[in-house]
Amino acid sequence: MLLAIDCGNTNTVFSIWDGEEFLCTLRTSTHHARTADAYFTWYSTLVQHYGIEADITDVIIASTVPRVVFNLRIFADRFFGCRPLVVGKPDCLLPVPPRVDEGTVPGPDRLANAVGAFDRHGGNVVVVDFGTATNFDVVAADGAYVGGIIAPGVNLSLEALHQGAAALPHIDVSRPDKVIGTNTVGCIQSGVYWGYSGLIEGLIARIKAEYGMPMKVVGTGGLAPLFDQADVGFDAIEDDLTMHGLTVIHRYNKDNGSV
Ligand SMILES: Nc1ncnc2c1ncn2[C@@H]1O[C@H](COP(=O)(O)OP(=O)(O)OP(=O)(O)O)[C@@H](O)[C@H]1O
Ligand SMILES: CC(C)(CO)[C@@H](O)C(=O)NCCC(=O)O
Ligand SMILES: [K+]
Repeated sequence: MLLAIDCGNTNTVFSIWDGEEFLCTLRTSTHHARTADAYFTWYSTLVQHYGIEADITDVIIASTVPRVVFNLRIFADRFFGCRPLVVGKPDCLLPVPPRVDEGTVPGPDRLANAVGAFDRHGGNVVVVDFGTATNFDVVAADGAYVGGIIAPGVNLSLEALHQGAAALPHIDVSRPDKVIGTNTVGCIQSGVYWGYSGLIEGLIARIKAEYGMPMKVVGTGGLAPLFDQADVGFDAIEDDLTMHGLTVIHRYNKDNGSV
């Protein structure tokens, strides 16, 4: 069985893939100082709690935080006796190499999204991923990741407003019915929700115009369903897209003898 690990700047997600389906998805906050033993304590407690029979033989990691990879490598070696595949490292093959400016290191989460989206939808796709950042990942006709857009994430924007303006409280994003807020919270909610909806809609339109060919738009990440309620232009919402991409990359490396 495969353990797929997606480390974002905010959260780290583990999913167990049995070859046909994900048996579970476990989430913890990302901390570079977490040790291999701490990962295992957390992981084994939850696996036991859910009554999952997991026989992990392989591990794949996509990490946007380079420092966490060190302890995750020890975790894979110590508890599962395997050398993990790390997306973005030279020994982890991708079905199609990215086409970006020389010297650019695309986020491993974006590479996994591109592979996952191509596997499910074919090429000419844009993935909109709501995480710490909101990133738009463009996938060409042949499945190559060819760049996109990085915008500040929704929760980062809310946090920045709270940090930078003494009288503004911290709030959670939600969809206000009205655009014109009549109280402070309503005003912030409108700015972030309707502001972000405009950003997403506008950027999708500009990407499509520049790309010049019809494209599918796939939303992923925790806040995708919330923004779908504003009809921003998603053709599909898939919350497991990054993880799906990791399983496809793992299979590709198995088939091509690199693991
Ligand atoms: N209404 C909401 N308001 C604020 N946050 C929300 C809301 N609904 C979901 N979320 C957040 O979405 C997150 C899940 O999103 P996702 O895993 O895609 O990104 P992330 O873990 O925050 O970012 P990263 O992957 O960059 O670490 C949850 O941690 C949750 O806090
Ligand atoms: C944009 C984020 C932060 C999104 O998780 C991540 O993919 C990242 O750190 N990327 C590196 C830069 C790039 O993708 O071009
Ligand atoms: K993510």
